[in-house]
Amino acid sequence: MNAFTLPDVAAQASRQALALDWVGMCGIAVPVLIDGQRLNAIADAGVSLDDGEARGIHMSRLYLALELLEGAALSPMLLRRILQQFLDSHAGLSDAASLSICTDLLFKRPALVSPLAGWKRYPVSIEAHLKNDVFHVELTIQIAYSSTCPCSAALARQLIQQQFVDDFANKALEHAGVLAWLGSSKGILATPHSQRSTATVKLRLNSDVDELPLLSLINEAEAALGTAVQTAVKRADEQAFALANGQNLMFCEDAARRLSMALRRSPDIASLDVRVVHAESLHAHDAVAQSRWVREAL
Ligand SMILES: Nc1nc2c(ncn2[C@@H]2O[C@H](COP(=O)(O)OP(=O)(O)OP(=O)(O)O)[C@@H](O)[C@H]2O)c(=O)[nH]1
Repeated sequence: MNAFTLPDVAAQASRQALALDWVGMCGIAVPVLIDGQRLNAIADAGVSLDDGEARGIHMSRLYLALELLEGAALSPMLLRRILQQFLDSHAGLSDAASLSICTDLLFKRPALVSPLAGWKRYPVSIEAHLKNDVFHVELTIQIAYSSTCPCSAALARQLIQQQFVDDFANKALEHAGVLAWLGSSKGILATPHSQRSTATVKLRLNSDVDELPLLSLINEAEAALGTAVQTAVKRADEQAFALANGQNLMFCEDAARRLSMALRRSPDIASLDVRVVHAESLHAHDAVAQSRWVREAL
């Protein structure tokens, strides 16, 4: 080395020979193209350092490989190309590569009744791994929905029945009187508790999947849950939402079962982890249920 060459510390021998499972960079700002939208994303990129004698990996080579994200829609094939470039640029040093991309998808959602629509945000992470020519992609998707407690609904109904008995004991029932009572606060003197809830779905895609099925999985999940949170809401929409919730009472166990069973039907999925969190308004703590499933080999 003379005064004009730059020191290359990464190329030096390590003082302590030890292979490392993962070395890379976290929190890299990248643009991604998903479903025709250019989105801000945060990437974590890394490789294993299998040569324990080598001081370090070449971080700039991983960073530059991420330029491939600019030119094409995010797909399993694009992720594989990037990971292959990670490994090719670290020949002799690394056997395994991974890339994780976190972003927020935005999809426009119609109101339940009115002709309005609004944007809904879905946090997702897309994780790809490549080792010994074995490649796989995992998706993690978060979906917000509303859940109303079936136990609380039954208890509220009982109180309403009791109030009816008290108010109409020894009285002849006549239609107008009952109708007026139903429209008064006594007709709904107790309400069940409901809560904004979150489903986190983590799944591994089958190796033959060409496109990231993010929107279709979100649609399937929301259909299974039944009461996805809304965007633009007028009173008519709110009334329809109240009806939907009343017809869709669920414990966290119900939500986890429904979601898991619905997503298992997707031919794109090799394995599935479902976790639902009901941020209870009854308690200061959450009600949580999880389900894990792996497709059996044919
Ligand atoms: N390996 C490693 N590099 C780091 C770390 N922190 C910062 N860097 C810097 O990342 C920069 C890019 O590293 P390299 O990819 O090896 O850069 P380079 O030697 O100019 O590029 P190549 O010629 O392709 O090897 C260097 O300036 C390193 O100092 C670290 O903890 N580990």
